[in-house]
Amino acid sequence: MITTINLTKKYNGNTVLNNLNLNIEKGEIFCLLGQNGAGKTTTINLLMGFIKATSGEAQINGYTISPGNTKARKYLAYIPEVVQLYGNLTGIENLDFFSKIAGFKYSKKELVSLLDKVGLQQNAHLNKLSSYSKGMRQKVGIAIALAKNADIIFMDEPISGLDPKATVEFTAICKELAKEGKSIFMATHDIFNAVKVGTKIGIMKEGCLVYTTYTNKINANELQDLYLKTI
Ligand SMILES: Nc1ncnc2c1ncn2[C@@H]1O[C@H](COP(=O)(O)OP(=O)(O)OP(=O)(O)O)[C@@H](O)[C@H]1O
Repeated sequence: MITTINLTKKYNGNTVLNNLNLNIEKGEIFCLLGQNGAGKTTTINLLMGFIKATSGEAQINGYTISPGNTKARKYLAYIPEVVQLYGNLTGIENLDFFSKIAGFKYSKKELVSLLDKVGLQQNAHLNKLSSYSKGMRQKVGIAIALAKNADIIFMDEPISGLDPKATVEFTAICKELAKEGKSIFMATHDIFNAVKVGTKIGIMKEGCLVYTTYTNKINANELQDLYLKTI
């Protein structure tokens, strides 16, 4: 689905992403770990086509990802750490608005069913977004990604600031989406949740992907030890 070949980003001659070679398959949940400044957000920015690579390439479904390549962009969705939507619109109005911008028109029933699917409680659908918690905003963000029919959803620090119940709900939603064939790429600092939610883990250090493993081959304590030795 998504492939990178020697993907590299430099700022003023400073390499912040160094020859990234990565494959993410359909139904995979890839969790990228790494210290502050390791290059995780830069990787997401490149894979979303928000910024231009200095060298190398990233492809989704055979299309090169780059700023301005709308063919590649339609397969991609991005959920930032804090989902910024229109505070004076309701959850359902935001979903309707952003779906239309992406070229999709849904009936009220379909919009409700998308919000149900991501677990947004029905009594919140008609409340203004300004009253939503972080976890509720995130659910609307995921619903928008589904409405756009994106194949891969990128998330930057999706778990930070979520309470334990919201984290469990979020994990379940991600697993359900993966079962349906969506791919998820998340940058996270939460080693224990990465093992729970992810199918594959990567550890990044100073712009290099130094380690990848499948979560069925490692437990949380082993990953923590490995992480601390690696970074
Ligand atoms: N626009 C920019 N200009 C110059 N340097 C940048 C720019 N964007 C990022 N960097 C540098 O690239 C490096 C990687 O940053 P990045 O934000 O990708 O790290 P990160 O792993 O996401 O960190 P965090 O966990 O803190 O979010 C850092 O040294 C950062 O200062």
